[in-house]
Amino acid sequence: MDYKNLVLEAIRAKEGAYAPYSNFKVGAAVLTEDDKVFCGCNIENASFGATNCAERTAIFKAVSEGHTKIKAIALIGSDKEYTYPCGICRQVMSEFGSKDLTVIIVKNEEEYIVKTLEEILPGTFTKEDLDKNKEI
Ligand SMILES: O=c1ccn([C@H]2C[C@H](O)[C@@H](CO)O2)c(=O)[nH]1
Ligand SMILES: [Zn+2]
Repeated sequence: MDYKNLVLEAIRAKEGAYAPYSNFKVGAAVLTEDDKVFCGCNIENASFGATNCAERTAIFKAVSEGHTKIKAIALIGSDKEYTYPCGICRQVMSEFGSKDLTVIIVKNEEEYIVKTLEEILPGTFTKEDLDKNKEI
């Protein structure tokens, strides 16, 4: 699969970041199972805990439009170092992607690392854990 388009979309989405508190801008782009692309940026808040990461913005946009299965996500924070997704975003990825979900960690147009969700979130807690615990 060619990730170039998703990489470029994530870089473009970073421009929309609202990050007046951290000045750390992040962009993300999600590819859904039916080959649609949804982009997102981080959106901060004066009440810091209300901040939404770029990855979740992109995923929530896809889900809110009815696209609940994702097969790849690209993200870019710093263009000097690779920025990995935070723990909350990894957990949200696990809700809508399989363990084989492709996570593309972008530094720039030419430099990016391709991982699976399983590699960056081993031992994932999922709805199967809830089902297993249900009494019949
Ligand atoms: O993977 C990440 C890591 C951080 N952030 C945002 C949250 C906050 O706005 C800023 C600093 O943590 O970066 C993301 O959007 N995605
Ligand atoms: Zn996050």
